[in-house]
Amino acid sequence: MLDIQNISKTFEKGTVNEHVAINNLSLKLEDGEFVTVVGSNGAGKSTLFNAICGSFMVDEGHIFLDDMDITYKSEHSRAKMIGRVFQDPMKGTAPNMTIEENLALAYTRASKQSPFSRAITKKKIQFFRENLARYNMGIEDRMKTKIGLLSGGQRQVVTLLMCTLSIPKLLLLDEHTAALDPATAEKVMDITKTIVQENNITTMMITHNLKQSLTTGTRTIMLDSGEIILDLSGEERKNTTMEDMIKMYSMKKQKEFDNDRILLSQ
Ligand SMILES: Nc1ncnc2c1ncn2[C@@H]1O[C@H](COP(=O)(O)OP(=O)(O)OP(=O)(O)O)[C@@H](O)[C@H]1O
Repeated sequence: MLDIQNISKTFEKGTVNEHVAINNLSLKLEDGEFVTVVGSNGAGKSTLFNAICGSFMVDEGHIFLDDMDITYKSEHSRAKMIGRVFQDPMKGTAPNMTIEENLALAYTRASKQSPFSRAITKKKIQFFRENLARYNMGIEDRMKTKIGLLSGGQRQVVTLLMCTLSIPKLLLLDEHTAALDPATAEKVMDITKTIVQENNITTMMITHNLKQSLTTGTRTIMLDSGEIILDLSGEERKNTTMEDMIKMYSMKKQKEFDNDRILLSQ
């Protein structure tokens, strides 16, 4: 499904600030896998997502999605196949447009409907409303509210729906619950799991919560200096604790795991 072959990315090449953010990284995901991504500060997690989405072209290597070589495809054309939810609830939506306008726009774009069918029909509104009502966030009765007026949690749920009403080939969750209060974060996480499982969506999720990285999804990878240094799944993953992961890191890298945010989120 996703096949990343030996990609590398160096920022500010040839300057004193030259930095290798992704270093000859390869990763293969099967259909329906849900991979959590952890790593120390600056490990390259967001850069990996940016490379997959086409925010920049990689310097070397290739990226395939369902056997299609997307390495040189624009970010815009990849967005039709890849959904992404960011940490910042302000990202990914048009704050001055209403909930139904945002949903209609995303749905039309992803489901490859003709621009002439952008019209927000009663049928579409009913479809959006039914989907929102399932998640008990009190959004379904506010379809004509500007999305910028919603709470962070409500916005993340709308963004999740915008990315998944038309099922993407790949869903990237970039710490999408990190800016929410703990109770809301848990609720949004539960909704995320429901959407992913019901639709069998191949998913990657960056998290700073080591426990969550082991208990959510089917596989955990740890990045460091732009390389995958741990890749856990099946029984091995089941038998691994947070402490084991930190120990494995220290043994491999001969240094302490450097991430304040992770230590705070036991
Ligand atoms: N556009 C850019 N220009 C220059 N350097 C960049 C750019 N994007 C990322 N980097 C650098 O690449 C490295 C990896 O950054 P990245 O944001 O991917 O880390 P991360 O693992 O997501 O970290 P964090 O958990 O702290 O968000 C960092 O050293 C960062 O400063």
